[in-house]
Amino acid sequence: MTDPERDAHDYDLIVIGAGAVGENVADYATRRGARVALVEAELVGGECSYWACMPSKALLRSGHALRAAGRVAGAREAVTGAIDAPAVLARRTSFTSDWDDSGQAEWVASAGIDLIRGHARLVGRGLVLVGDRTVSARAVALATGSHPVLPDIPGLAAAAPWSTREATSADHVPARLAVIGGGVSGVELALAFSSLGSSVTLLARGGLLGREEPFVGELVTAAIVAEGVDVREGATPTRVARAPDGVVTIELDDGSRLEADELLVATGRRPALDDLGLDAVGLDAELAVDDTMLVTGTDWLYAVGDVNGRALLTHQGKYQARAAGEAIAARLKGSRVDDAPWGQHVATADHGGVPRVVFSDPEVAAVGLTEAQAREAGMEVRAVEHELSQIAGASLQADGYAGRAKLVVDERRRAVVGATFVGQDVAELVHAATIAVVGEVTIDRLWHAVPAYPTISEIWLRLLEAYGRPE
Ligand SMILES: Cc1cc2nc3c(=O)[nH]c(=O)nc-3n(C[C@H](O)[C@H](O)[C@H](O)COP(=O)(O)OP(=O)(O)OC[C@H]3O[C@@H](n4cnc5c(N)ncnc54)[C@H](O)[C@@H]3O)c2cc1C
Ligand SMILES: NC(=O)c1ccc[n+]([C@@H]2O[C@H](COP(=O)([O-])OP(=O)(O)OC[C@H]3O[C@@H](n4cnc5c(N)ncnc54)[C@H](O)[C@@H]3O)[C@@H](O)[C@H]2O)c1
Repeated sequence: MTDPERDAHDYDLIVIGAGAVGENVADYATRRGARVALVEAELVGGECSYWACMPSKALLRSGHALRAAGRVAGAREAVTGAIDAPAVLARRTSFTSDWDDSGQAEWVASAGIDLIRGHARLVGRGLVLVGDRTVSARAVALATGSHPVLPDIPGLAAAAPWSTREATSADHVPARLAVIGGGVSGVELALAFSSLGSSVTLLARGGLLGREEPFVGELVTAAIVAEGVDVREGATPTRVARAPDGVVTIELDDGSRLEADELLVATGRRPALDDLGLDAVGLDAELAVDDTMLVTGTDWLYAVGDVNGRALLTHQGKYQARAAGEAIAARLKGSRVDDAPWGQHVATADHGGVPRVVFSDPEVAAVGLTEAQAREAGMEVRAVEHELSQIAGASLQADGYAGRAKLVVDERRRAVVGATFVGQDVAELVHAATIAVVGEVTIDRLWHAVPAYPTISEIWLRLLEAYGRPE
């Protein structure tokens, strides 16, 4: 870095928030020669490591393994006991390192990044206040994540409901758990606690997983209902109260009441922009970013990961972080920024190539646009679907395998713009689909991508056959 401004600042870059995203912004900028400080108010590693992805997947995995064994004759007979909930909770705790971030802090130091612990606030251009210390840098990246949204339901806040944090870090399995919210967190945690022995009621104001293809919600609902989750679609809570004995009562708009020992609220998240001092730098709480994650109206402030609201997923935030970290370093050096679509310094895939997996049973794995989204985007769309039960690899995987897949094709380009798979063990199918979408692979070329027999990937061939060969 040869810029004469450099010596006037403590750092080249200050990253606020050391979640998975902030860590990656800091790492990628450091590797390109920037002097970087990373500020963290809670645990280095953020939500994903301690209260989201890792613990929730650990809570789900044992139930998945047990059910998978139960679906294969010969193995089924060997699985005779019930799930060991304390062992599952202990395994979950091992994945969170018992909420101790010393391992991640060591990694930060080993990467050559300065860790500053405390709550950070902007107090001017490139000026960050942490405790009573003001640190300066030529660029600042916000990677502060998101907060859960608490709906405005009378009595809800006073009833001390669980957020996803309390659910993923729970030290016991409540006998009765009510869940508000039929999105990804609600579905995953309802199934996790049902598998661990809770009697679970899931209150969804619409259908489950409503942002995905319509068959996703239908198949997942049928499966979790069969597992014992009481799914109440169209149910809107109107009042909540917790009695002195701890029992929570939820009144619903149809006049019915529900009692539970804990209530989990999983009704979405909003960017964590509070108490960040945005007003001190002339910004309000509605940030927009370009594809290098530069905040609109500034030439020094970036917003990366959940905080920019583009895609609330760890992998997509880390993808943004790789682009932004290098873009920041390039700008500081005065080097060329490759910000054309699909360039080194942009997160183009955010716009139509986001992969997502819901770790329910059946799993949901999807990438790109749903058919409805592709039509809304003005594409000339053709979509094909096929049952996964008819795939040899799937029927070998589990007796009575059930699932479905769909491809969405932009007919003008004959390119795949979306794919969705629902079924046991389909999560690993999504990366092939991501490559097809991001690579804009045509349907004609896909005929030459031969799936191995007998794998679940043979669904690709059946989808192509459903689409048809050129005349
Ligand atoms: C229950 C649940 C399960 C999930 N499962 C998955 C999954 O399986 N796969 C997936 O891809 N995504 C999953 N997600 C989403 C994923 O957790 C987020 O997308 C990811 O954590 C975002 O990373 P981030 O670094 O942007 O934010 P965070 O992980 O929230 O990190 C932000 C960090 O900034 C710190 N911070 C905030 N403000 C300040 C400040 N002013 N000063 C200093 N530090 C500050 C916070 O303490 C925090 O450590 C899940 C989310 C939930 C709720
Ligand atoms: N496997 C994964 O990758 C994974 C798992 C969990 C969470 N996440 C991420 O975390 C984000 C947040 O998850 P989430 O499930 O909280 O949000 P979400 O946006 O996925 O779902 C929220 C749900 O709550 C419902 N809702 C909103 N307000 C409500 C109200 N007042 N009453 C009743 N229902 C209401 C919505 O209709 C929606 O179904 C997701 O967008 C996702 O990106 C990812």
